[in-house]
Amino acid sequence: MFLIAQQHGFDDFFYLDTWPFSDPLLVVVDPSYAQHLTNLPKSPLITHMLDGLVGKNSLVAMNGPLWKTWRKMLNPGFSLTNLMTLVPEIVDRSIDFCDVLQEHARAGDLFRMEEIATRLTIDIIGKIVLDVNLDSQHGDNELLSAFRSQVRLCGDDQSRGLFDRYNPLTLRKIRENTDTMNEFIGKIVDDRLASRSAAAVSEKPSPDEEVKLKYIIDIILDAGLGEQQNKENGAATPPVDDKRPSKQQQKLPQGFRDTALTQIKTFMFAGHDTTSSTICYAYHLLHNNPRCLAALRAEHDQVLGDVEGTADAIRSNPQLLSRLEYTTAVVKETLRLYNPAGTLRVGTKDAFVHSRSSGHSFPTAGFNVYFNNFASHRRPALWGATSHAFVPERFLSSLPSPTDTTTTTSQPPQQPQPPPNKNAWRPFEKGPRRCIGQDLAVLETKIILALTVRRFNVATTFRGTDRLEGAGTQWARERPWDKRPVLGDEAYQVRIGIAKPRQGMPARVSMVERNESGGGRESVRG
Ligand code: HEM
Repeated sequence: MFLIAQQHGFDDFFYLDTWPFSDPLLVVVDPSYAQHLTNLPKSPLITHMLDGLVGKNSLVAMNGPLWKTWRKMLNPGFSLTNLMTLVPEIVDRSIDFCDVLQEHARAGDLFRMEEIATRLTIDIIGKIVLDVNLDSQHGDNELLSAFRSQVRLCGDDQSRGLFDRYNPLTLRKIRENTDTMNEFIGKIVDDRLASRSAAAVSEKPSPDEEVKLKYIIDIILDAGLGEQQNKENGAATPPVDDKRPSKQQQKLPQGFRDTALTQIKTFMFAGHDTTSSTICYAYHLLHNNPRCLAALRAEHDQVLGDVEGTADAIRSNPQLLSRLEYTTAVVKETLRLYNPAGTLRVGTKDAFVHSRSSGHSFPTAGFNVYFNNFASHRRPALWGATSHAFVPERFLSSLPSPTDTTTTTSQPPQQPQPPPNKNAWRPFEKGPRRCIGQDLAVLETKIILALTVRRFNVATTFRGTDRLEGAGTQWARERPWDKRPVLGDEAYQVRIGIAKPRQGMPARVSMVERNESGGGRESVRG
């Protein structure tokens, strides 16, 4: 769609009808139009796509008062204030990731970065949502296997034909995966409830319980128990405030429990591959832009101190992360160029797009509305001559001068054009439906970069990828006739549910060793 927009010069919006393959689309390229249409309801197509994956009533697909109630209930769990208390947990999972990288450095092998980054992000989201260590980085578990099989069966258009999609065996496997996920997560929820019942002996929360309230599972349980209490007291609407239940009330209403499991699965799905894709592209773009990698390392040296002490420094003072301005800019620029997720709205009779160029109004009714952020994020009119280049500096509060070279490389810094306005950067979308996990995604990517870029040289490469075939890992395959680079990049995005790095971003890694003299860095085997 980016190429259609580019080739035809559609830089505000256009209609696209691909009948009989999909419903007609209104494709929005200009962010100011997107901003205007963001309040439209979510498209029923999203419900259709998510039903198989996570079940009915996912937060991503809901509309109206039900969505509002759940969103209001869950917002505090994903607030930056709450997430900062979880930083040590994210650091612990990221240290496991460093161990995995170190093993690859020792072996000197070619591997798919997306595979190990996905296992890391599953472990992180598992901890934050369920307060469990899934330990996916050290091996498979039931949830992980069901989970990944479900993504492939419900979201991988590239390797499945129409027959495969409606094959009774496929449908049976989807049902089995759903049962496995529901049992696995349901047991964690029930056990948590039981342990809370056992602890509910005094009206005052124990210090331990106070700590537990930061996990999403506890926020959901509090709301569910509150709803149960309200039912018993005859109240009509579910409360979203924290209510401390008495011992006898420790049971979730069945309807609430079902929706809660759907939301938990939604977070597990939405919260892992989007972020793992971002991590892969950050490494890829840094590898291709040594000047930016050097600037990133320099910031980490300055703010976080010794490489060896980084984990402890972050654990004991998570606020250090807010001083990593260049790191934040790297994450934002990565998401500008390779944003992994999109969204769909559905048009309504009373919503029109008013074209600034023609002065005419165009209908939205009868169309799904797609915000093509990949195209808008790369428009020279918005991002300048460097719109296709990786230039994190555009997101710094003050742009460096052309002569400001913070690095030792000969690559000159490109003079960036700053974001044209606050609505132009929208990988998480904007407005009330914006991604609830936005702060978590940025925070965890920053932590992972902080713990890895000074220890490892990551070189993404497509040389020798054939040897990875049959390695038993799951990855985004390109169509056999689509092996050429897209926009000059071999690591283009392929959709499996969301847009993922082609071939799972093959990479090699080596250890970085700091020169005794002068703080330069050289590469060695682990
Ligand atoms: C780089 C990482 C991520 C990207 C690029 C991303 C992107 C998006 C986008 C584009 C939407 C649709 C917004 C709209 O329709 O207006 C969305 C919604 C959502 N995302 Fe994310 N996301 C990311 C990470 C996460 C994480 C870590 C979670 C963890 C919980 C998450 C959970 C959700 C949920 C639940 C929604 C639906 C929110 C609602 O409709 O109220 N996402 N995300």
